[in-house]
Amino acid sequence: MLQIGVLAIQGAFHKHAETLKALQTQPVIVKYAADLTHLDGLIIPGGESTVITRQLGYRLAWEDLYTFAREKAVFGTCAGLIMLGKGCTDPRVRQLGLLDAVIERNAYGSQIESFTEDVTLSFDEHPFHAVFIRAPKILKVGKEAKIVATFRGEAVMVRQKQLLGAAFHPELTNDVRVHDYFIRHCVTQSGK
Ligand SMILES: NC(=O)CC[C@H](N)C(=O)O
Repeated sequence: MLQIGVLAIQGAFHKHAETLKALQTQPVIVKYAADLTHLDGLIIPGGESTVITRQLGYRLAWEDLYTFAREKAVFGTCAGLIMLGKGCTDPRVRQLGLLDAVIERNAYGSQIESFTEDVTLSFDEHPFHAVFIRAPKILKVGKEAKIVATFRGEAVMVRQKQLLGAAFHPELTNDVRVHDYFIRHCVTQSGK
């Protein structure tokens, strides 16, 4: 069975774990660097990228995440997307710089301007009802990355080889298609 970690620094990590379980994979709550050892993939949940940046180094270092994400499948949602990206409008965030995309934090407004809207997926004909919470905007998608979901014509999910980043929260809906898409990348990347 595939083992997929969920970084448990902040955010809705239990919701991701429930979805992973429903899709017949084994979720692993990741708090320490050693928890990454046998994983086939990792989800970096939403939260606040500035807080995640500050928290890294206590139990798990930035370098541990970086080393993992260079080789294995990683899905960053919302703040997780910001962490994976390369270029951010907020210098307080120490990004991993592996996903070729420039990100603006809180670009759709503050908490009360959070919303749900349909987004278009490149890998499925039916729209995905997505939850955006203090969501970031993908300002620029570099040559290395591919847009896999759009909202009003703008990129809201991008993929680059083993890396996937979404500006929304797929774990907060009952629709498992985005997690399923990520799991398929974990299978390809791990060769299982
Ligand atoms: N829901 C979220 O993860 C919001 C992201 C958050 N605004 C950040 O900048 O990190």
